[in-house]
Amino acid sequence: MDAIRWEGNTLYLLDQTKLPVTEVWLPYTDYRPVADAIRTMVVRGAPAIGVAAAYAYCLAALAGEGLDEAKETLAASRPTAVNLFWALERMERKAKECGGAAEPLIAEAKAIHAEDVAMCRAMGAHGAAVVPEHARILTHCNAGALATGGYGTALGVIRAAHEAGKVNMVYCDETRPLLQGARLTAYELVSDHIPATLIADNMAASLMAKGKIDLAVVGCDRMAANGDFANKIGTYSVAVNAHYHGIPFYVALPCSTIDLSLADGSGIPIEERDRDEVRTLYGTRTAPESVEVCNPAFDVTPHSLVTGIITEKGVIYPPFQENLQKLFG
Ligand SMILES: CSC[C@H]1O[C@H](OP(=O)(O)O)[C@H](O)[C@@H]1O
Repeated sequence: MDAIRWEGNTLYLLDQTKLPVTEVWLPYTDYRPVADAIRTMVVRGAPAIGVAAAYAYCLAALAGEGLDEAKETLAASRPTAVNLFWALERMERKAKECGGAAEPLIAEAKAIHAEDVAMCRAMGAHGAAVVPEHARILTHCNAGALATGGYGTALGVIRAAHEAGKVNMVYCDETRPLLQGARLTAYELVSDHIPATLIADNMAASLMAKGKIDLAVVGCDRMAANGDFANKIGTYSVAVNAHYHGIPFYVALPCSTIDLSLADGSGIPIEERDRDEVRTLYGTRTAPESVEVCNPAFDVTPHSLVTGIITEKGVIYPPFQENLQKLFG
């Protein structure tokens, strides 16, 4: 399963706002609508928006347009996932090296894409080792093939554990307000014949209290140097409830999601999204039009609630500040 393709100097994005009902691939030959696609979550997920932005940068080069302006436009699409900025800075370095020539830039974007899939598979292998036999796993939002270049981070761990015969059940939070869990994670798990049970977000704690959950694993949009991390809103609740119930809580991410420039999670920019994402559900109004709304797309989980950090280089345990730094030599 994938969400991003590059064919014939055209970027194709699977429109994730239409899943799971219809699979619609949208073509892009201009970088500007790709920025809109990131903003409107046609493509979403930290690594996936980095890969999409890298290809969009190539579209600007192919059109002979200003690469600085392209980078600025793409970087302004969403503020939290550091992979977006990491990918654009890597493309800018390549552009300086090759004088902005399209072909080397396309090769670089393809390398970013392929490396992301490889990192997800490595993460999956490392993560599967911490999953117990007959595991009943809770996950939140979508950190799967649709959120990455392919295979997934948290879902990559689940895929690898399933391949090792270790998965009894995956409980996926529907993940309000945009239902990435219901629409995307359940779609991925059902497509891969991995046992899945969809739950409303507010059911997770009672499942833990009943002893139904053995481990939780989630994705990440940005991690600070001390291991505090931002992920989809509701992740903090999962972490607090897992901690209370003594359930191992893991976060899976590529090293490109770690932002060592931030000492702790207080510096992570949290995207505030449109209020109607909470007041409506697929175009149907579910709350008074005039009611005030708070709609942060992410929350920050303190490293003190994290059991381990699953990366493509291995599983990192506390002390996170010291052990994360070692990942970067
Ligand atoms: C593999 S990172 C996926 C990460 O991104 C999601 O956010 P969004 O759907 O708003 O892009 C969510 O936080 C996932 O954990």
